[in-house]
Amino acid sequence: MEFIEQLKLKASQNKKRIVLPEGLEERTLKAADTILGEGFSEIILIGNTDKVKAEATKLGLQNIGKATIVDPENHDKIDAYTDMMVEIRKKKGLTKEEAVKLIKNPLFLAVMMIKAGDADGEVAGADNATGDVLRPAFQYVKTAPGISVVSGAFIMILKDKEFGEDGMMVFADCAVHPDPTAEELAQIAVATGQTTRAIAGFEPKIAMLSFSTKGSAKHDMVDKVVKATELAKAQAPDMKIDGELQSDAAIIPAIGQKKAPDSEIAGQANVLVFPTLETGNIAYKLVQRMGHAEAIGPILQGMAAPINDLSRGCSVSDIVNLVAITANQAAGTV
Ligand SMILES: CC(C)(COP(=O)(O)OP(=O)(O)OC[C@H]1O[C@@H](n2cnc3c(N)ncnc32)[C@H](O)[C@@H]1OP(=O)(O)O)[C@@H](O)C(=O)NCCC(=O)NCCS
Ligand SMILES: CC(=O)OP(=O)(O)O
Repeated sequence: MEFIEQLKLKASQNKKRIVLPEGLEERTLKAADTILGEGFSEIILIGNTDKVKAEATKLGLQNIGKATIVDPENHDKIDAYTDMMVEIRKKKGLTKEEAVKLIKNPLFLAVMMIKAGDADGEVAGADNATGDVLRPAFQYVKTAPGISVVSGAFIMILKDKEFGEDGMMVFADCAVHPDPTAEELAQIAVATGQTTRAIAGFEPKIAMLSFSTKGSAKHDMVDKVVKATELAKAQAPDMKIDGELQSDAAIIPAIGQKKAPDSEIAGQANVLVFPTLETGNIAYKLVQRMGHAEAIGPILQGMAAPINDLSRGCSVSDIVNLVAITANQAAGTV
């Protein structure tokens, strides 16, 4: 976890304002307390001020007094934010009345704070399903230039150091886009390579996963991964990408050698790109739970601002770690 300590150090040198919309959620409050104690980021909690303070006292937290608390029911910028919402969504027919209702939802308030420059990044999802975290972000913050598909990567810290980069691997998409086309899968692969370089801090060796290795099975689903591999290689000629590979061929050298002897990725992969969200989400949770790995993320790839999601099964340290990543994204230091 040395890389997280380095990220915290970098974040503390240029502190950013990270908004946590689930300000009454116990793990979120405990994480906020830890972050404020360590001092690597400013924290904005959304929730009724009295309730947030009472909850913090009940939990015996010492540092919540250093957070800014924003009450969604009583906020002096609500008029400005709802005007912005109507402007952004006018083609979709959003009325001021609807915006006034939406802004009371902390997940909408958080993205509008970012849009208005009142917060630098967001972490949410300890209490809300991913779709509910993503929708406000997609609608108001939107994607980064040139990106049509957002995806979610996990940095996996494995117990077994023989895999990946001394036990560190990156998995995607595990969070966002249920059934990508070949073009979208290629975009996800390249984005995951960039996340790997910027945040995990190692050179990606990307395996495009399938149930087939180099033509061992014939199916439309295999063809999609073959095409995505070609497209991703063309889009990022400086990245090592290969497919289609089965997961054993991707990570076990002897099997990689047997099934794909000419591949420079087989048996060496440190980044796994899954063909669908179904496979990616199931795989990361099994590795996390049965393999006792740490799963940091999902780090959203391709948003126009640093907004990251959590699993509802996250721990306090998962939230702290994701805030450290988000704060660095906001500072432009990753
Ligand atoms: C991402 C998700 C929330 C989109 O929600 P949806 O209800 O299908 O919403 P829509 O298709 O109406 O899209 C809403 C907006 O998001 C945009 N959008 C949807 N998916 C997107 C993606 N992957 N990348 C970029 N933009 C996306 C749409 O273009 C649309 O924009 P618009 O309103 O400005 O036109 C949905 O695909 C989802 O629930 N994914 C699975 C999340 C999940 O449960 N993951 C497992 C746990 S981590
Ligand atoms: C990322 C993810 O799977 O989130 P959740 O567990 O909340 O559905």
